[in-house]
Amino acid sequence: MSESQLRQDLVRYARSMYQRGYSSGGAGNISLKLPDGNVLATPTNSSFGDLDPDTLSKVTMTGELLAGEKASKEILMHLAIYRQRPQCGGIVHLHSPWLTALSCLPGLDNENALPPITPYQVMRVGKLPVVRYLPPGSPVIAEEVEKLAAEHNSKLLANHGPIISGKDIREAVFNAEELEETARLYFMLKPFGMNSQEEKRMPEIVVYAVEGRSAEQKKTLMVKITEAVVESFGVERDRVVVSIVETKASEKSRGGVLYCERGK
Ligand SMILES: O=C(O)[C@@H](O)C(=O)COP(=O)(O)O
Repeated sequence: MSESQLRQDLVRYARSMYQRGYSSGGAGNISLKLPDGNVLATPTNSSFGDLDPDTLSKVTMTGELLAGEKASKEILMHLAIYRQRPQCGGIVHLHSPWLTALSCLPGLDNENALPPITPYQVMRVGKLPVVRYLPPGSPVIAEEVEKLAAEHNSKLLANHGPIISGKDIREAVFNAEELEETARLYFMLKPFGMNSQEEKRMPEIVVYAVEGRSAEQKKTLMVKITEAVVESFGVERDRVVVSIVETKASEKSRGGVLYCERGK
């Protein structure tokens, strides 16, 4: 894709996010990797709603301004991520309402601020580690983000907002949207509790059997299966589900012969 098309793309995605409330005023910044190896970024104090493709900041990988207006004060944080994630072609930092609210909550799990709620979140976002609070634009934020970037696609800056990348600008925007929607779901569900994907991944064993075993026999089987799963998979006993599904001998067959007729 040409530089001119990429400039248009950045402006279009930024406007779309602005119109849907992902960014307000001069909050947030976006960047993308250009085919010549340099980086195109939103200028500092610009609004996602009215960017001009011709005045976007073009900087080298060391942050030197090549063209356009002065780059975002967070440009070092973007460059740190590009360094650590060579596969990454686009980055979005937002002050979107749900994620910013999340970033201000006390007692966050610093290794992962959001439980795995939906499979799409797990697929697009992965874990969301928290970066301790530092003033916006601080070069130390860039250093802290850089430590996490190789392993994590998304990061949550405490009392500030998310930063997330993708293989290109389109994917970075999609990932940012998924993350914001997940935070919204999190706050919606929090009062009720939620089944996390971790729990769903726990093993469930289903035993199909012909009717006729006593309750005691079935209980013994379930206990033994649970023990085997705990031992083999190393999971907590409480998370192993075993179900016995019984069928009448007149409703089950093998080789076309009903169980109730076998042995006659
Ligand atoms: O919180 C901040 O000031 C920055 O993180 C931000 O979102 C906007 O900064 P600029 O990109 O320099 O406008």
